[in-house]
Amino acid sequence: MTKQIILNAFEMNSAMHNSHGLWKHPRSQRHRRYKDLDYWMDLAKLLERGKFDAVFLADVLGIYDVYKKSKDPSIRDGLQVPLNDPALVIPAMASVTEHLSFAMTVSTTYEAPFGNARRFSTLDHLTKGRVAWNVVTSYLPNAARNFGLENMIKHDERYDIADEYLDVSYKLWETSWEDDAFVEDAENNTLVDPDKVHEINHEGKYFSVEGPHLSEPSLQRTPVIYQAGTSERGREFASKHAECIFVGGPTPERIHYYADDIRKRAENHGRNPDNIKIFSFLSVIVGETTEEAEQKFEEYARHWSPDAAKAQYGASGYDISEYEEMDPDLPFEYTKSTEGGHYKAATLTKDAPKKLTVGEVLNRFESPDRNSIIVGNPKEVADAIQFQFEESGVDGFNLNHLVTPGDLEDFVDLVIPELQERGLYKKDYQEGTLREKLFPHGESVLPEDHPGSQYRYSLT
Ligand SMILES: Cc1cc2nc3c(=O)[nH]c(=O)nc-3n(C[C@H](O)[C@H](O)[C@H](O)COP(=O)(O)O)c2cc1C
Repeated sequence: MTKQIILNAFEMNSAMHNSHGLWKHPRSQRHRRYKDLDYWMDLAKLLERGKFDAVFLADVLGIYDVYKKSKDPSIRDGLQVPLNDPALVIPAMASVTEHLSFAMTVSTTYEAPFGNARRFSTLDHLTKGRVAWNVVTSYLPNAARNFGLENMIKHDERYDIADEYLDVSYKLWETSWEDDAFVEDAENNTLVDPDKVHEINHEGKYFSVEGPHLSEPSLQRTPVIYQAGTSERGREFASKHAECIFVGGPTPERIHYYADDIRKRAENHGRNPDNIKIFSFLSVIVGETTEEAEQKFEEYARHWSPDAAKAQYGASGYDISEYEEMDPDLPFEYTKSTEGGHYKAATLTKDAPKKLTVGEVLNRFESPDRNSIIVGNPKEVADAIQFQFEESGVDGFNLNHLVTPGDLEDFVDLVIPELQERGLYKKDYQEGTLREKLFPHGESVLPEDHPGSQYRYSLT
């Protein structure tokens, strides 16, 4: 059978995610409705109608304030603020769907592993195994200050913490409770057999957790692990722990390079690369006709906010306003290193298809990047998606949307049937948990070659 595209809808429990300034568009509903359960339930039903695999809920724990060294541009434009807790909308979405899964972002730098493990177990129970964890180490300096730190923990050390965090989590999910601990034995007055519930007694460099885990095992035990590290250290972490990995890059070749690198690293960790799915970013503006789609793009461009785009670029740790007074013909380069995320920083330098000048870089923020958005009628969009899918060697995409929910409705109604007709996209869901849907030959729990499975029942 032809390999089929896996699709996540890229979302955030926020007034605005990646669509800078587009809350002003007359069709935008999210900035008013994201606070309503109805909005999330309608969205979930729409995505399930489009046979989406998952809704991916991004999250941050602070405000972007690197650009102009101020929070004002982000707040003014609603750049990922106001922002609510992603976990709390999942049960509502799960209640109106049967197959759609939920990938939720949680930071290993700021949230304690014991509470996090319980939250994921709870969600995995309530959704019947439809939950994934997007593990992030967080790139915002304001987040550090929100959690009592004067400065951000260094980039690579954040991943060292994350490594230990995952070990603690595996112990809670995989070791702490045996499968048959919940005995419900009225004769012997025993609901849960104490011999089958274990403390984990983790004592490490960063965490100390006695246990046992408070939740009984859920269908997946460990939620499906997502990750999006781009740096050397990030890819090393991803290839060890993650089952779904996002790679960014401006060209299919660059994405292919990262995908191959991650699969190779996974093999070095003793993992079968087939047990990893790789995703890249997808942004689409579709119309019934090419002209309609082009008109939409023009309309979107009119509402665009360059300031919000520049503020979001602060995730790299670089303040793009420092370049605004420079000679635009100078080559664009960074003069210092930062503790921010490497993904955004790399897009303008080592991942860019050609060396850029300061002027070219500044110009990129002025309008939606036409090179990274597919604009066209359903057939043209499907052609472009097929090209990216085949050339970049990825397994699927994280679909961004600029005007919500309109862009998603158009995608479901116009593009999905075209992809289905080409055999590139499923017509029906697989049964089972998210892990079983993603890896139909495997089980609901972590596969044997995953480092987390070594913790199963083997107290050390
Ligand atoms: C598709 C995608 C989604 C991401 N979602 C989040 C998120 O929700 N929250 C967050 O703090 N970081 C998010 N990131 C950033 C990554 O976790 C990571 O920090 C970034 O890619 C830089 O990689 P590095 O940490 O290896 O430098 C995302 C990245 C990508 C590519």
